[in-house]
Amino acid sequence: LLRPRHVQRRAISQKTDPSNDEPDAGFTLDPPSGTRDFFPEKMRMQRWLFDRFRETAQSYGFQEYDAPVLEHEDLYKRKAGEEITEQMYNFRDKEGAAVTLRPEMTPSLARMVLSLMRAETGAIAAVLPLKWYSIPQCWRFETTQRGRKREHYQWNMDIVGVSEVTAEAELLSAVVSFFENVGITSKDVGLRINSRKVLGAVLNTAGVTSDKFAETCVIIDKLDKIGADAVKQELSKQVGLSTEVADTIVAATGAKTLEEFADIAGVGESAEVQELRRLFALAEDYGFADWLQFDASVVRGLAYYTGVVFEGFDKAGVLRAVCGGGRYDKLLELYGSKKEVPCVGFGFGDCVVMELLKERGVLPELGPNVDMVVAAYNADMMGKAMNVARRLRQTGKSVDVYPEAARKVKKAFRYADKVGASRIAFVAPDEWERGEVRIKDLRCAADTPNDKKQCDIPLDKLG
Ligand SMILES: Nc1ccc(Br)nc1
Repeated sequence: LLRPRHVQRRAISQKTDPSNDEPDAGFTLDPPSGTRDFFPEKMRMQRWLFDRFRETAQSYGFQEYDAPVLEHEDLYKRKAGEEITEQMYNFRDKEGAAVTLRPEMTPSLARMVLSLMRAETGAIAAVLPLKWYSIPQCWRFETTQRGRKREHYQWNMDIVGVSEVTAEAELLSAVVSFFENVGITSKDVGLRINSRKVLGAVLNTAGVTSDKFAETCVIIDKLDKIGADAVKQELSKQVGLSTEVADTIVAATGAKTLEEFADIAGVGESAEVQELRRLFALAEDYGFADWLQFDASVVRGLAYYTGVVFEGFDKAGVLRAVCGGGRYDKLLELYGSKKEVPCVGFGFGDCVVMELLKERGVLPELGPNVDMVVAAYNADMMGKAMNVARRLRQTGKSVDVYPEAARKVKKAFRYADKVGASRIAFVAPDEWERGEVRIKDLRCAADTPNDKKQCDIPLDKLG
């Protein structure tokens, strides 16, 4: 009875129907709730996606880093009511340490950069500005009834040590380059841009003290999910804002242009507004401005953003945000830095972008492939066939040794087709006597004459 119902059913069927050869492992064969197995076909697609992430990051001069999937729970102790910190996969380890599966990568990055600063004074100056990327698996303990996933892989790109919006321009350009590399255009995806600094001016004007800023942004970020009235409720109840102030804030997020937003904020051509204008001007010169649009409602849900924030969205309006990011200039001070270290970054989940690419029909066909299958004509030739495989691998070829004596050549051909081989090498007594191996091309056109489809190659010419 301790076993899940579907395992119980299987156990019963096993007993009542001996012909049923389904495995009865006595436990579920599915991975833990909210997690995924990547069988080879899905792994090839995941590898293809990660290769596109890496290709883009490296084309921008970013260096890859990594950190433990297990992190100190304290790293995420933020009191701003973020979903991400309320859904941590946290626990006490066997030494009683408060740890968690990381819900995001940015705090680990901040911790690593700070460790460089601690290493020796001045060392960090030699490292900054740094441009790092990673594709970490991140976790959340989502309540199962929502049936949502508890893990995803999130491409992170961060620039540390650049206070100018040139950093934002670089990161936005990298997002655009990724999409262009996989066949997505600005007709499919747009990037909504805003600045929490401009929003901060609205909040200051409205009398919101800076200690309430992060919490206010986290609540405003829920607009799409819970609606204006619920947001105003939370602003009043949790942040203590008056109805008028809450109305002003929600109204400001509805501004259609930067000018309108600035007017509501009463900030006019302030430094914050000029900084955002400069970002749009850089994007124009850079050549990707057609991907961008100002959107006063974008604040993103992470407490630590302090400036420009952005998110990639599906213009068909079907999918939730594809990626998101922003500037977070105060995070390292929060972790103990003695001075401000400007940072900007984005996160890009593997699931939503896969749905987008599938929906837009731009995913590649990725079958298994190997350069050659080597087949032994009979059991006596198996050792020779393995030696041929070794010689071919030493020339850099990928080689799959057909595991049975290939008396039934058809079976060997079927196997070669299944594993996506380009050529098949038959190791048979007659050719072996002559010091040769018969190679057949499996990729040539059907009407290719036989003498072009195959040839006998001397052993010392293999490769
Ligand atoms: N932060 C986070 C972690 C895991 C998933 Br799935 N989604 C969001």
